[in-house]
Formats: sequence, C-alpha cells, structure tokens
Amino acid sequence: MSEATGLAAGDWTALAEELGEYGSALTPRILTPGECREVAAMYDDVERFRSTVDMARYRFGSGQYRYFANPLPQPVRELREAFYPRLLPIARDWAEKLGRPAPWPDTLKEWLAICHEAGQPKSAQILLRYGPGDWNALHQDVFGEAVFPLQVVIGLDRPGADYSGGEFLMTEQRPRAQSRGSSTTLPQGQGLVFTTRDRPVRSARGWSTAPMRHGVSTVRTGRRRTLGLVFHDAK
Ligand SMILES: O=C(O)CCC(=O)C(=O)O
Ligand SMILES: [Fe+2]
Repeated sequence: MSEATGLAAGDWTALAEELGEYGSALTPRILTPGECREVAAMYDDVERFRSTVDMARYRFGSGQYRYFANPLPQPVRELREAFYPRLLPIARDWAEKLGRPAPWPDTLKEWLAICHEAGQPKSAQILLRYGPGDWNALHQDVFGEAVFPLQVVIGLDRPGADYSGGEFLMTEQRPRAQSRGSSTTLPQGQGLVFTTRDRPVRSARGWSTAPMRHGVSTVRTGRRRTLGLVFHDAK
C-alpha cells in the first residue's frame, strides 16, 4: 500500500491549520485507484464485517454501510495506524486550548486498550455505499465515553466520473448565531480529516468550542463508496 508515502508527504502544519479553521482538511492522495478498487471490493465479502446498517431503517438517511469485524483487513489497519500518530498532536493541542483532558496515549494500541476497558470493544471502521437518491444525515460518531476527536473519510470513487452529487457536508453551530455550512468533493484516494464533535474557536476570553456535525448530500447519479476511519472503538 502507498498510504505511508502519501501521509509522510503531507504538509501536516498546513493541514492542522486548515482543520482548526474549518473543522476539516484534505490529505494528499493516500491510495492509488487500484487500491481504492481493492478496498471498495471488500464490501461484498460479508465475512469481513460484523454488521450491515440499512441507513433508512434507522432514519440515518439512505444507503448502506458495513462495520468491519476484527481483525481489520491489512490496508484498513495500516491506514488507521498511520493516521493516529499524525492526528494525536492536533488532538492534544485542541484539548489544551479547550482545557479538556487528553486521555490519548502515544500509540493506537494503548488507546484501544483504554476503549476496550471502557466497554467499547468493537471496531467502528466502516465501508459505505451510496447509489442514486442516497444520502447521510448530519451526525456525530460518538459511541461512548472514550472519544478520539478527529476522524478520516477516504474517497474510493471518482466524483464527476463515477457519481454526481454526494458532497461531504459539515455544519458548525456558532454561539448565539446561525450555523455555518461547508461542502467538500472527496477526490478518489484522498482522505478528509474532520472533527468528530467540535472545533476550538478563538473567543474574547481565550477559546470556546463550536459543535460540528457531518453528513453527505444526496447522490444524484452513479455510485459513491467511502472508507470511514474512527480512532475510538464502539460499544
Ligand atoms: O461517506 C462519507 O463521506 C461520510 C461517511 C461518514 O459519516 C463517516 O465517515 O463518518
Ligand atoms: Fe460519520
């Protein structure tokens, strides 16, 4: 897999700044088109997954996703391990600004042990598949007390060529004001790092927090598939 090179090549100072400003930031390409196809093709391999969620059934939107079972397939495990140490300094910096605890150890392995002790033993890595008319309602991926504040979604199809619509959406709830929205077209093989709950916002007296949610606009045509990485496990 080429993800290690893509992540190393990234300008993480610029990415952290953008993430702080908007609550999301794109990485350089981390998967080749062939690797995207390989990951996307795992969807039909049902033994790899612990459950399938029909989004309409839970009123999460429309479409389907599957939670990978442990042990995770190698490319998914490697991507998660490669991202964790890059995201950790940003998570710690935000926690410091907001005066919050920063319970995340130096390694993903140690952090997952903490999640498991907190009653969150299940993998929350997902493959999503959207067809025409499908969409993902605005939400936050918090599954318990143990939360890592940043997550990543990787585009597996080509916007404009394989599908239309299906922009990644975020809303930011501003204090005593109306919300700000943003959209990102997710290029194939690139990751979007985004905040799970909120972002720190500079205020008159230091820092305050702006709650954020994410979702996906309706896919108009074609098929849009993504890989979602979260760094805490689930109940
Ligand atoms: O499909 C997407 O772009 C977003 C999916 C999602 O909600 C996530 O990765 O947490
Ligand atoms: Fe999500």
